[in-house]
Amino acid sequence: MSELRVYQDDKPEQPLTVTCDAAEISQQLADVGVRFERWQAAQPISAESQADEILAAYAAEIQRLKDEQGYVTVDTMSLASDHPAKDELRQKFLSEHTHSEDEVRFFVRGEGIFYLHIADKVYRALCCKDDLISVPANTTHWFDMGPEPDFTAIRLFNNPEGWVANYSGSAIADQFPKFED
Ligand SMILES: CSCCC(=O)/C(O)=C/O
Ligand SMILES: [Fe+2]
Ligand code: NI
Repeated sequence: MSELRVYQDDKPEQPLTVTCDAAEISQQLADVGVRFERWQAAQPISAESQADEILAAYAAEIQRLKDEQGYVTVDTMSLASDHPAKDELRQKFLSEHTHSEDEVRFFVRGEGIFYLHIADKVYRALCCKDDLISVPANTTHWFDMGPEPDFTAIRLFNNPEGWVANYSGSAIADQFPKFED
């Protein structure tokens, strides 16, 4: 189930607010410029569905975002707990960074936690199946897929080169509760 916890960025031990209500999550994130939506597939897909089937099932929503925001490339990213580099991949996202473009991710299956460091708050957004999140360009954030990742996400990009991260060098991500905490 989707969940949003909001923290003072220097008090990681105690959230200021917690909600699992999708409409409330959407509003709280919209208030800080982050898009959060729940999508429904136009046709059934399974855990075995391949990228083309997945992209076809969500073609209408993908096209809407492309038309609205000008995203030029879309792909899918899947990770399972038997991936030999799962620990390295987890760490790659687990340090505060920014991107020069929006970070747009839709969870086809599985879940992951986005930590958005905006002003003096950290918004810990647990995204699960059917959640779409769009983090504006240059927003400091990090992402935790957990120790046993098992997700498939659709990714939309402005930058044809795909994923490029600018690490802030901050250790803030080490202070906050991890996926398994
Ligand atoms: C769910 S896709 C992997 C996360 C990602 O692309 C990113 O930049 C996290 O900050
Ligand atoms: Fe990122
Ligand atoms: Ni801060």
